Amino acid sequence: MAAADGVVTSAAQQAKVIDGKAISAEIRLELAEQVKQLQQTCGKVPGLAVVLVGTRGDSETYVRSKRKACEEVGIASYATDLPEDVCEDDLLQVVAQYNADPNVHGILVQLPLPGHINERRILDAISIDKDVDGFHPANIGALAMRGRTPLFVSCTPKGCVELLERSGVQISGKRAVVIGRSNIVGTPAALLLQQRDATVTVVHSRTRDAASIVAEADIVIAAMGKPESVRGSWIKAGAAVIDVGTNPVPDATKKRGYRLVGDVAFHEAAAHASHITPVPGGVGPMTITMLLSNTVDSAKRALHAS
Ligand SMILES: Nc1nc(=O)c2c([nH]1)NC[C@@H]1CN(c3ccc(C(=O)N[C@@H](CCC(=O)O)C(=O)O)cc3)C=[N+]21
Ligand SMILES: [Mg+2]
Repeated sequence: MAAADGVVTSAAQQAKVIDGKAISAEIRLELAEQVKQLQQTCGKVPGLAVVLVGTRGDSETYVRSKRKACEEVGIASYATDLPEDVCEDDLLQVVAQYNADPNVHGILVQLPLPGHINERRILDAISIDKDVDGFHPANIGALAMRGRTPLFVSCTPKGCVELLERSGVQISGKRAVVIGRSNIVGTPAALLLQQRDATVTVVHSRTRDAASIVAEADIVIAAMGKPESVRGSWIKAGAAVIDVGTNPVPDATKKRGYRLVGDVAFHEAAAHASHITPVPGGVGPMTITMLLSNTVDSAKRALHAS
C-alpha cells in the first residue's frame, strides 16, 4: 500500500506520520520573518549563546545543528567551546559573561556536562530571562502553577505539543500518558499537557504494569530513553504517539556506524495509532526549532522593553 506521501508501508499501517521536518521548516520561515521585523524596527537581531564542554560526538553534532539553525533564521550565535577538564568556576564565569551581555538573549549549556561539574549549579546560574532551555527551577515552577506564565517552556515538550496542535490532534479533555519523568522532558511535558487541559498520567521505571496504563491513553509521549520499548500492543486504537527517544543503535551500513531509533517500536505502533512521529524527523527538529522560537521571543521582550 502506498501512503499519501509516497512512502511504501505495510498494509497494517493506519497512522498518519507527523512530519517534524516539514512543520519545523514552516515555523522557521515564520521566525525568519520575525527576525527581519526586529532588525527593521530595532536595528538588532536575536542572539543565542551555545556553550559546549568537551568533545562528545553526539553533543558536537547537536551543537553544530543548533548553530546552523540560528544562521538559517538570522539569529546571531555566540559559541564557547571549553575543554573537558574545565573547572566549575570557569564555566560559571562564562555563564555570568553571557548573562551580562545585552546582545545575548538566550543561553544554552549543552548537556550532559562532564561528571566533575555540578550540572544543577550551572543551569541555576543562567539568568531566568535568558533561560531558553526552560531548565531553571523558576521557569519549571511557573509551568507547574495555575495562573502563572513561565518566561520559557523547555524546547522538547513545547515541540511535542506544537506537533500535536499543528496536526489537528485535540489535547483538551484527552487522556495523556507521559512515559519518563526527567526534569528536561517528561516532567515539563506532563505539566504542559495539563496546562492544555489534558488528564495526565506519568509512568516511569518503577511503575507496575505500564503497558495497561499506556493502553488507556489518547496521547502518548514516550520519553524514557529506552530503544523501541513501547510496543504496538500498548497503543489504543486511534491514539496519537509522540516519540521523543533518539537512541543510537550500531549499524555497520551507516556512514557514522549507527542509526537512530525512538523509544517506540514504530511499525507496530503505527498499526494502531492515528498519528505517530518518526525518528529521526519527528521531535528532534522541533526541539531545535523551539529553541529558536524561545530565543526570538526573548529578544522581542528585551528589545521592546529597552
Ligand atoms: N542544554 C541542552 N538542551 C537540549 O535541548 C539538549 C541538550 N542540552 N542535550 C542533548 C538533548 C538532545 N537534543 C536533541 C536535539 C535535536 C535532535 C535532532 O535534531 N535529531 C534529529 C536527528 C539528528 C541526527 O541524525 O543525529 C532528528 O530526530 O531528526 C535530537 C536531540 C537536545 N538536547
Ligand atoms: Mg525517567
